Amino acid sequence: MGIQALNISKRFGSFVALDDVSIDVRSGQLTALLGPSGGGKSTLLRVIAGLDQADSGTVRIEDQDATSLPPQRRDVGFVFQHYAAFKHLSVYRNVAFGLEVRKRPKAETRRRVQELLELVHLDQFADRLPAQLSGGQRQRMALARALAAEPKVLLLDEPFGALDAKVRKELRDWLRRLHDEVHVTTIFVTHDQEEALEVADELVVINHGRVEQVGSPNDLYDRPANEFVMEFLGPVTRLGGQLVRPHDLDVFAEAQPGTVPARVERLQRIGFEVRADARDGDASFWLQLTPGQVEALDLAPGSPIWVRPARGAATIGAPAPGVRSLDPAGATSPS
Ligand SMILES: Nc1ncnc2c1ncn2[C@@H]1O[C@H](COP(=O)(O)OP(=O)(O)OP(=O)(O)O)[C@@H](O)[C@H]1O
Repeated sequence: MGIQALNISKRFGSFVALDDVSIDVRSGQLTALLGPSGGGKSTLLRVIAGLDQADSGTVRIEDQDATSLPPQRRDVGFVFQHYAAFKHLSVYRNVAFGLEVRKRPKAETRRRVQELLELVHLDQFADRLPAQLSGGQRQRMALARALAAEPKVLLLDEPFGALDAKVRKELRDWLRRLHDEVHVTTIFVTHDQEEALEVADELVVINHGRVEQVGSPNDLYDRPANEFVMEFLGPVTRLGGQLVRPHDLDVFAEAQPGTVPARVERLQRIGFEVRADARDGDASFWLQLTPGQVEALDLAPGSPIWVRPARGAATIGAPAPGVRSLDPAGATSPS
């Protein structure tokens, strides 16, 4: 059940857009395809939708082999970043369109469109034209339209990509709630890690046409498989050879076991956090601290500090030689 794309490869000329990609999306889940621009997310979504043909591999949608089915027979609803509405039709008629084409009974169509407009909170705008809606309202109309034909799966390609940050945030909360109500198996393409972490049940990180890692938002954040995933999901810094998150560092005013000696170079207050730039010999790194920590440690530019990854912190790479076994007596002073 759900969606399986198995061993999908796709080239455009000599360029490999997808290189033996396999994903398995469980029924009823909201899965985000996350990755940098050009990584292959949209191509994979289009192959699943049937809008592009893969060079090799198979696509199964809810237990049916869809590999050679045309898009209209795959039972998928699709929403793009720039949604092409029928400009001359009302919101109501835009949503009803798919049902009218399928010649559903009038009363059923009316009931279903009404239900959908309520679901996407556009019932009071049924008579407006698309041009009389805001960008966020238009994307909600697009979702209602995609849901109208009761697709087995919803494929969303950066549906909120063209909207401003505040509206995006509202719509992603709304999408999460909508998904909790309707439970349609959904794949959502985004290059925004915060959006993916907030909305999805599962993330598939795609880069250079390959799957880097699959897992829940917490799995990927806490146990990234490699440097790419770790960097893509949130800020990182490098301490003594290890990649670590800048808020996952313990800081001391004296040497402690396993610490790297360093010196504060700059402190910058940004809202509720303090960004501290520090230098450990030739290497620079930064820490995300609270104003309380800065005060308790009495930090100022030039202060010596001793730093180590906090217990349970996600790290990649080995600590610099000697750092792990360092005891306070053997600690060197920061240079
Ligand atoms: N029709 C095409 N012809 C040639 N190259 C293409 C075509 N479609 C996509 N590509 C290339 O394939 C790669 C993957 O594109 P794709 O749109 O899947 O990436 P993406 O991860 O969705 O990126 P974005 O977030 O920018 O949409 C890109 O380098 C792109 O230039």
